[in-house]
Amino acid sequence: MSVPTVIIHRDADMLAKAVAARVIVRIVDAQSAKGSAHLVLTGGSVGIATLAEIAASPARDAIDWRNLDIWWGDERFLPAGDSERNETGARKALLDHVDVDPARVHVMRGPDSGMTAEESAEAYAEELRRAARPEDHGPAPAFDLLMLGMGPDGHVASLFPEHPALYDTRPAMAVHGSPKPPPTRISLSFPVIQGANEVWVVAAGEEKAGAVRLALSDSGPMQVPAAGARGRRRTFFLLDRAAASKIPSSLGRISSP
Ligand SMILES: O=C1O[C@H](COP(=O)(O)O)[C@@H](O)[C@H](O)[C@H]1O
Repeated sequence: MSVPTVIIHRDADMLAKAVAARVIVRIVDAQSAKGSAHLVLTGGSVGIATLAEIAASPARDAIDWRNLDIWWGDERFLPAGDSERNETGARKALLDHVDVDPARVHVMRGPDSGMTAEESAEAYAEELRRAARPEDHGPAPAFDLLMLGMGPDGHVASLFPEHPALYDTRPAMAVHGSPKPPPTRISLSFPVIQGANEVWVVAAGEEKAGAVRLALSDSGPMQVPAAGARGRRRTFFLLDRAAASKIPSSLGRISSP
């Protein structure tokens, strides 16, 4: 697993713009090398703001959207179109504005599919297994980029502190009793997150500062799930100044004046 690199931008707005630029370059690079790429989206405030900035960037057309597989790190188990679904936010902010191949947009299905949360999670796990190639060395693609938001409690995807889902080794699982509404969710598991080539944790706001500090210290991922958010080849913590305000200055590189 890689050691995190911390990059700090002046505020949430600049953070979303800078991460959007970075995402475009990362996907273009991956597609240039292999022809296609796998991108995992996150919900949450900065996650969705980043997608809106990608949509607003003229450079978005450098991405070959038809040759991009889009996945989610987690989803709230709600019907399609519900405004609280991460998918709904992503479609509104970005996916409705670019030429994605619908067959390559891999949504975690909600109760309107007729499935229980367990069945939906297993269907997602199966979709991940089918997409994995031998060179991925695991039950899911080694994603080119997996983005994660982070809660003030240090949760990433729908992996919450001290929750049994943290120990789950299936590619995706149902999460019940989430402390943040809604209570039922679907999440990728730690082994799949840590199998991604690049993991980027994106967080803004003072309320995240304590969790950011712990995620970059020796905390265990069971207490602070973001401490387990590490990619195989590269890990970024992309923060605004408020979210970075409790980490030692030696850890962070300021990139926006
Ligand atoms: O519930 C969730 O929360 C986190 C963080 O959201 P934020 O609004 O505090 O940035 C998000 O990353 C996750 O995908 C989502 O389901």
